[in-house]
Amino acid sequence: MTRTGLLGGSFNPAHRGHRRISAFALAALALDDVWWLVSPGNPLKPKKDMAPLALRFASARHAARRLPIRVTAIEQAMGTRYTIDTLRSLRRRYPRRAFIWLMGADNLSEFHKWKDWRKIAAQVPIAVIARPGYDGAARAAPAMGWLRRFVRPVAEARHWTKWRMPALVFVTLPPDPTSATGIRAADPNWHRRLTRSFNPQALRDDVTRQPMT
Ligand SMILES: Nc1ncnc2c1ncn2[C@@H]1O[C@H](COP(=O)(O)OP(=O)(O)OP(=O)(O)O)[C@@H](O)[C@H]1O
Ligand SMILES: O=C(O)c1ccc[n+]([C@@H]2O[C@H](COP(=O)([O-])O)[C@@H](O)[C@H]2O)c1
Repeated sequence: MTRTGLLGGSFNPAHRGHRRISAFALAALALDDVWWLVSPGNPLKPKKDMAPLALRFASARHAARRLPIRVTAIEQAMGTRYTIDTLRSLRRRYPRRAFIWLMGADNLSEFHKWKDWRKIAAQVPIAVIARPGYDGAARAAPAMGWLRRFVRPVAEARHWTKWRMPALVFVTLPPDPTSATGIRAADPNWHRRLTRSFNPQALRDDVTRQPMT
């Protein structure tokens, strides 16, 4: 089985934090690769200030360079918006891959608002990655009332493919305070900097040609 970490996100824009947590997860969870699922639209986030998918996708390709990260808009290709639907489709399409869902600690605080969040946890293991300012809130998150009993020791993180679901592991790494919110506040026109690396064909190719395995 190929071991794949899934990092879903708005990537509005992608940044050093995404790159760092992915590099760390690759090692800590003994992954073969990480897929960045560039969301066509997070169901819980306002559309205001959300750059077009093509620009977010381009920023992700740039941020992921030279790492075993596949940047994909597969949710656009599959027509899924909710993570539970994305996971069901991915597991059907890629039966020879084992998936683990990666999320920053801030996402865990909101996890109880995601559609069928308990079913998500029953489908794939979840690795929660430390994020400055959010770790306390994450451990006290409403979803933890149910998830707490399924927490695995970080020392066993590399064996996640053998876990019975639900399973959750907290991984800590040297904290990185970078956020897309901070980048947008500092430079609302961040996408102008992409102009040279922007290749709209890359998104079209990704959406029409997904790998078979
Ligand atoms: N610096 C970071 N440390 C840990 N996790 C992070 C970091 N930046 C992003 N993540 C995680 O990466 C995933 C995708 O994040 P996203 O694209 O929303 O970036 P963001 O910086 O959180 O954006 P925004 O500030 O607009 O909410 C989420 O699970 C998020 O928690
Ligand atoms: O499925 C849901 O209900 C749901 C609700 C909120 C967020 N998500 C997913 O969480 C991931 C992180 O989103 P974001 O915008 O915080 O980067 C992204 O893959 C979203 O599609 C999913």
